[in-house]
Amino acid sequence: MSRDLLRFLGGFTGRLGVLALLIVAQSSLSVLPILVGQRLIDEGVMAGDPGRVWGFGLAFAGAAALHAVLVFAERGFAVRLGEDMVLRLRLDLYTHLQRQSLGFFTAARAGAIVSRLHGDVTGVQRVVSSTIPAVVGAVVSLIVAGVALLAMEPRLALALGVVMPVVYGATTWVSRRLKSVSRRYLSANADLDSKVAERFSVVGAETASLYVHPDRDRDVFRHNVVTIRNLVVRQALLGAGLSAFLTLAIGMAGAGAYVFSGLWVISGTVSFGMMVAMVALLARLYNPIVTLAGVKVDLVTGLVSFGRVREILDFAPRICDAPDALELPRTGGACVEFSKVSFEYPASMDLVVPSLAGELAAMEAPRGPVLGDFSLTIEPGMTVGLVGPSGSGKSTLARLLVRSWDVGSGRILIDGVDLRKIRLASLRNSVGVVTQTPFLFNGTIRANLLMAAPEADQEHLIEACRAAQIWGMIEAAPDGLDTMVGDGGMQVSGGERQRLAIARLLLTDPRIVILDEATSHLDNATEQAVQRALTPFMKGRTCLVIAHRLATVRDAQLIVVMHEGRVVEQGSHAHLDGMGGFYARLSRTHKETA
Ligand SMILES: Nc1ncnc2c1ncn2[C@@H]1O[C@H](COP(=O)(O)OP(=O)(O)OP(=O)(O)O)[C@@H](O)[C@H]1O
Repeated sequence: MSRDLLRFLGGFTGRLGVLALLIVAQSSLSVLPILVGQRLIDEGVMAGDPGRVWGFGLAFAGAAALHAVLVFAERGFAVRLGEDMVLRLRLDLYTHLQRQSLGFFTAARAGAIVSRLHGDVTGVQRVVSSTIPAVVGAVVSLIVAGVALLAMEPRLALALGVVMPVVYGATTWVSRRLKSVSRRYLSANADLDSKVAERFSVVGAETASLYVHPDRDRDVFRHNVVTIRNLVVRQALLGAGLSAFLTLAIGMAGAGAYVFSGLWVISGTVSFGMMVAMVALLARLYNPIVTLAGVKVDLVTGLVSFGRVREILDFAPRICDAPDALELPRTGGACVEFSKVSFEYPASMDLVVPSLAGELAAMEAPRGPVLGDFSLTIEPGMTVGLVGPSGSGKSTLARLLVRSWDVGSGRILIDGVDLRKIRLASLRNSVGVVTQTPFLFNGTIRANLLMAAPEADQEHLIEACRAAQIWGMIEAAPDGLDTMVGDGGMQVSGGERQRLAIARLLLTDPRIVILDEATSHLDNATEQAVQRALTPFMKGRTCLVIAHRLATVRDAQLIVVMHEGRVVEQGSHAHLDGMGGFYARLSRTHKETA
């Protein structure tokens, strides 16, 4: 068993001990009726004593009843313990995933994560609640039945001596082959989960219906499920082959036992009751041996699952709190400084465990630098507009400011403190962001807003929605604030999603505000109304406004023009417009198309 699994089980030592005791008691008792039966035949039936037949008969029934009670206690205890372990693993995994940086999720396939949290964790549960009890039970039954058998007739040791090594060799051979099949099966399953999750998300379904031919789409799915079918069949055939072989080996040993014990009865060296007991005990060996063989197969699958869960738990988050990290003050505008910042997105394989990224990620070539020597200082309470062509690195800069990624070189400072020295929770409480493609969780508008401000009352929610120019739509909806937004917020329009994201921002109290194309989906009149509502909110806060529409940033105290990850121009609107450079050309194009 792997060292990691043993360490994990170590956390449940006490309860595992109780389980072991229950299993030992239950398995030991399973041979008691046989021994009582032997005495019933020899001392009751053969001696012609009905009283003893009744006596041993009652003892037999009592032993069977006690055995039944212990079977129930052991099963119930094992299932409860297994489920508690699943609970622990799921919580650990979830907590660990919460701490992973954005990069982890950009590189991991979402379905593959779900499959770890669900399928693999359940695999571990199976090991604990059924496989381990089965192993311990089988071993104890083997020992008890074996010892009882040998105590009755040592010559039968020969039969066991022949069967055991054969059983061991066969199970080892099969489990070695099974390990690789199990690993391939689990990864094919994760692959299927991620493809289905992506394909049947709202956006995936829409895109596929527009661009992907249904037959080609189905062929890809078919290829996946055929792979899974073949692996499952392979797994089952290996298990079935092993069972058949064991049945044969044990059947041969049974035949030998019948013949030899029969001959010993004829020669008078063994009583008839002993013969019946020996044959029954030998039959008792059959189940544990078959269980042990099958269990090895389950154990291998469970260990592979546990390894896949551990793999994520062992993957340290790329971005985390420094031991001496500081809290930022909660109020006042903040001074933000980008100092010679360079950045390149790391390859997927450096962001996540390879099995979560998928095979194609291994072939990914480096994409090259996105920001180079970027420097900018934003004084407390100042609003800076950031413009530039698509792909010039504007959103990347915003993500670096909330430490979704860490800079490659250079520093980003808030009030003179390097971001890497600030507690992540404190940093993210201090920065309010409306992203380019805002996301809403499936649920009600109210639930989405309360996520940002759990304490907000109805009045606050309405006030924020009014300011974000979304209250009209909410008020007109039959369910008002309890209107469902659908998966990813896809049951509301793009512009409504943006305004709900702005309302969510307005419910918080950040020192720094980032608006990344936050009003790009709105018509001019609505955008202006939202801008008017945002102006008092932005007052006194340090703001970074990213926009393609120059009107959105026109009033900013400073406008920075980016091109290929560098600052190419900066100044006020009037200054830049008069310079006749990049910004002026952009401004002219806007005027022409307006
Ligand atoms: N997670 C990522 N992994 C790898 N490359 C990325 C990632 N995100 C963005 N990029 C690349 O980084 C570059 C800058 O992207 P960014 O989103 O910062 O540009 P932008 O100026 O905000 O563009 P737009 O105006 O289109 O929103 C682009 O070339 C983009 O392809």
